[in-house]
Amino acid sequence: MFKYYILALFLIAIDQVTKYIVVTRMEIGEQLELIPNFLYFTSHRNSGAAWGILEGQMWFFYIVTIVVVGVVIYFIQTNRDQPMLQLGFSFILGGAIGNFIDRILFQEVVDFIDVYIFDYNFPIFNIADSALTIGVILIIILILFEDSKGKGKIKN
Ligand SMILES: CCC[C@@H]1OC(=O)[C@@H](C)C[C@H](C)CCCCC(=O)CCC[C@@H](CC)/C=C/C=C(\COC)CC[C@@H](O)[C@@H](O)C[C@H](O)CNC1=O
Repeated sequence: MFKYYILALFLIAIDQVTKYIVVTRMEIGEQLELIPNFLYFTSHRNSGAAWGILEGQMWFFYIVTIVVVGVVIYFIQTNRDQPMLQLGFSFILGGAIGNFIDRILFQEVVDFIDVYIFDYNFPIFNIADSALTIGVILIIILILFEDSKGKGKIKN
């Protein structure tokens, strides 16, 4: 059971260490080419959510994040027989707290993973966003899979 919280802590640690390196080693706007035309590290700050929406609305982000953390902990506790589902929720937990720490400390989020998919420059994101997105996608797949099996064992 606690391994899901330890996983979330591990994700938070990786997220915060990578952000610390970006903040201390790179100027804002500085870019490191990792894979030409595909993957760069670009030091960026975002005071909003995905795509910079709701810029500066910190109280909204605090409230939503606290609600997300509460709901995720509840689901981790009530789905003990669904380890994959708990895994998805621990990814969301780690990601949400990772960005929450930035918002509390700096009122903005440190982003650095800059991906160009074909010629579309995807918004610059970070490890916390990746964990959140992986967690969301995993849970969606599990829910679809459960529904197709018709059992609907997910408790809520
Ligand atoms: C990933 C959730 C965003 C994350 O939400 C959080 O913190 C949560 C815990 C709290 C928010 C206040 C509430 C969620 C708003 C939902 C949302 O926004 C729709 C999301 C769709 C998503 C599919 C799930 C697409 C993907 C996007 C991106 C991530 O691609 C990997 C681009 C990220 C860049 O714009 C980067 O600048 C963002 C910056 O780092 C701050 N991050 C956040 O606000």
